[in-house]
Amino acid sequence: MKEKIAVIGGGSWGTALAVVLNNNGYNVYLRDISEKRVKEINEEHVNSYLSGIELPKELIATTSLEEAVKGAKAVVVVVPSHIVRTVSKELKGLLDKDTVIVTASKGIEEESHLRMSEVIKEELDDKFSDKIVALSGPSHAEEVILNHPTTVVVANKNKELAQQVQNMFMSDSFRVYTNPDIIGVELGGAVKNIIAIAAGISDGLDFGDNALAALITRGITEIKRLGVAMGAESVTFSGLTGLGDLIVTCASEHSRNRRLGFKIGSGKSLEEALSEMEMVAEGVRTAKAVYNLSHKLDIEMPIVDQMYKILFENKDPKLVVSDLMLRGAKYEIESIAMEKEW
Ligand SMILES: NC(=O)C1=CN([C@@H]2O[C@H](COP(=O)(O)OP(=O)(O)OC[C@H]3O[C@@H](n4cnc5c(N)ncnc54)[C@H](O)[C@@H]3O)[C@@H](O)[C@H]2O)C=CC1
Ligand SMILES: O=C(CO)COP(=O)(O)O
Repeated sequence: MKEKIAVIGGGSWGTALAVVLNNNGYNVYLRDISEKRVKEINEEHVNSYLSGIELPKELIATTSLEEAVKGAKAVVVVVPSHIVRTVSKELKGLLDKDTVIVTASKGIEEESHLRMSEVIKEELDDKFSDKIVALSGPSHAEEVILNHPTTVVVANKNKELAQQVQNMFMSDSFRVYTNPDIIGVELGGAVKNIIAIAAGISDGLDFGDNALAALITRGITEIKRLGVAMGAESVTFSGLTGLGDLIVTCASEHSRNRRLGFKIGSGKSLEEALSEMEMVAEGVRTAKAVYNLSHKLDIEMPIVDQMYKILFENKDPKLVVSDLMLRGAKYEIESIAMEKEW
């Protein structure tokens, strides 16, 4: 008999992950709060967020959380990050004691500044504390659903648990690596969304490729600085969930965050840009969380600072450029200068 897996959140990413799991031979239940989405998946076998691509007929969508998770070997949480706490509260008491929880949402909670695995851990019973695995990496749903080659990382301190989840998702078009550094993996996936909005703004202003390369490279420097201060391994940020995900989100036509930035760079206000978005652009809320967190920890994040000012203080994006370019002169890589007493 097929083992059951529940995916909570039937947006573009939840649906793509559900299809990966279905193709790997699991009995997949996809839970979404929207009756319209559940109906289109069950009756028309499509998700309108994924341009009408035909979904496997065996995929079962439901609005009932209980029906989705009952008896499931694993529960994959993939709702927008600001909803992860609500879903986790609802999951409490519904899970079998051996259930593994996978978080595939990318964000930092606005008030608490917690990562998604930490939010879930706070809400579930203690017996699940060590059973939460993060899944992240450069992986737009629009390409995963077409079986285009994609690589991701699953992270947990417990190697066997990470390998269990690796085996669950691994296929000939979806390659899964493991990493014990869950802090780095989750932070890379969350913070890159802010830099992707900046990349979209830059493109909206028609600044070209030099500016994009600068944003990606200086962006990863900021992400790494914050990550290391929070206990992550520096080298994780050179991997798939750091630089890899930053590149794809800053450059891809599929990126929701880049798209939102492009609208702002083309002269729209945040409210106008958001009203035109169907799907979630996580970088907006994450910008607020990371701006406050970096100031609390005294971590220098100039691009994040300027993004906060554009998004929440109505600063004109054109003025941001000179503020970034004319900051005090710096070393490129401070650690080299220090090491060489330069
Ligand atoms: N779209 C993508 O290619 C990728 C997205 N992600 C991350 O995955 C998360 C979800 O993103 P998307 O799927 O793009 O979002 P989306 O905006 O496409 O869909 C979100 C879905 O969540 C549903 N929902 C809202 N509240 C719910 C609840 N309480 N229970 C169940 N479902 C609920 C909505 O009805 C909607 O269908 C985000 O954190 C995003 O950063 C990560 C990698 C790739
Ligand atoms: O995280 C993602 C790709 O890895 C998705 O990014 P967007 O939400 O910007 O589309």
